[in-house]
Amino acid sequence: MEITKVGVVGAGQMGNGIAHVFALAGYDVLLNDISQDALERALDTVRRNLERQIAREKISEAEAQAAVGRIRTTLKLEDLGGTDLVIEAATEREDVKNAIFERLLPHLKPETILTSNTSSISITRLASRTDRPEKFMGFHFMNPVPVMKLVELIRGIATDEPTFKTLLGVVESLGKTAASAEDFPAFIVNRILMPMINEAVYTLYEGVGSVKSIDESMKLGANHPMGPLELADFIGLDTCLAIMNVLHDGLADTKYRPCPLLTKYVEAGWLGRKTQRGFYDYRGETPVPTR
Ligand SMILES: CC(=O)CC(=O)SCCNC(=O)CCNC(=O)[C@H](O)C(C)(C)COP(=O)(O)OP(=O)(O)OC[C@H]1O[C@@H](n2cnc3c(N)ncnc32)[C@H](O)[C@@H]1OP(=O)(O)O
Ligand SMILES: NC(=O)C1=CN([C@@H]2O[C@H](COP(=O)(O)OP(=O)(O)OC[C@H]3O[C@@H](n4cnc5c(N)ncnc54)[C@H](OP(=O)(O)O)[C@@H]3O)[C@@H](O)[C@H]2O)C=CC1
Repeated sequence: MEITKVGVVGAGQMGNGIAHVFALAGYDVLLNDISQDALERALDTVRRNLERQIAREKISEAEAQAAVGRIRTTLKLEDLGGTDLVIEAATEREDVKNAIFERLLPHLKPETILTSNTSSISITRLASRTDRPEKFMGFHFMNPVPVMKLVELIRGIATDEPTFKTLLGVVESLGKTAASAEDFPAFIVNRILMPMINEAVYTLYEGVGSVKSIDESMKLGANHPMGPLELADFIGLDTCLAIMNVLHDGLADTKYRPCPLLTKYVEAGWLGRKTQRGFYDYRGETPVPTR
């Protein structure tokens, strides 16, 4: 099936990045959110990141302008009715995602492929609540989307081969690399990455190291581009906690127990960069560790 029009639900950090890469690859993008503010912030971010790519001579001014011209925004979910592919990238909560699908489905063409950018939630379970489990897939981009090469493709139990092949082609058209993962909690990347981040929070909680020493140790000692606590702030502590809970509940193993300190930060509303405070405080000129 030919994909030309793409709908993106949720205009947070992932939604804006997904809109960015699809528009740059020539797709028409319709970006939806429940908040007009989020839509405006998303467009600003896309413009800023395109500028960055122009400055680094990755793209031309004309390509950037054309990409911005291909992104439209809407507060109305029903406007996504004419799209060929929908990527849901709203908050990592199963009830939120199910409610979006329920409201969206009556407006979609029967052949439209429906996907979720979920970091962890069962694709089979999400698909089972829709009218098209065979045309439903996990379509997992990495953050920051314009930079990261990988897209995880997760088939639910009912996903058909044409849907999988179509998405493989789409990933290729974006200049990215697909990795196929089976549908188990948190798939591949987060099954491995998130317990490491959670362990870094335990290391902080137990006083083994400070925020600064933990991050520096992993940057300089293991060559990670970001320390695990800096990365947790970048991903969003609410998202990290949601993923740990899916691992803990889905695999029923205490090794996935979310660190109580991670829970405390989320309860405080200190969600990382997106709220300007997490393991670092971002309100000043340079980030300052909060522990
Ligand atoms: C939670 C999930 O479900 C799954 C996930 O996504 S897990 C998170 C996965 N992501 C990671 O692990 C990211 C780890 N961090 C990194 O790789 C790096 O720190 C980083 C790429 C984010 C930034 O790298 P950096 O060297 O500190 O910054 P900087 O030099 O400014 O940027 C590096 C490049 O990325 C580009 N870039 C950075 N952020 C960008 C953005 N948001 N949009 C476009 N380009 C961007 C820069 O222009 C630069 O490009 P070139 O190399 O082509 O010149
Ligand atoms: N952060 C990351 O590094 C990665 C995240 N993901 C996944 O991508 C998804 C989005 O994450 P991320 O972008 O970080 O989250 P953000 O919190 O940055 O953005 C989520 C956006 O969805 C909006 N939203 C909430 N409910 C609805 C709704 N009913 N309809 C439309 N929009 C809605 C939120 O609006 P409001 O703010 O008003 O609530 C917000 O703008 C999650 O499933 C996450 O697990 C995948 C890969 C990496």
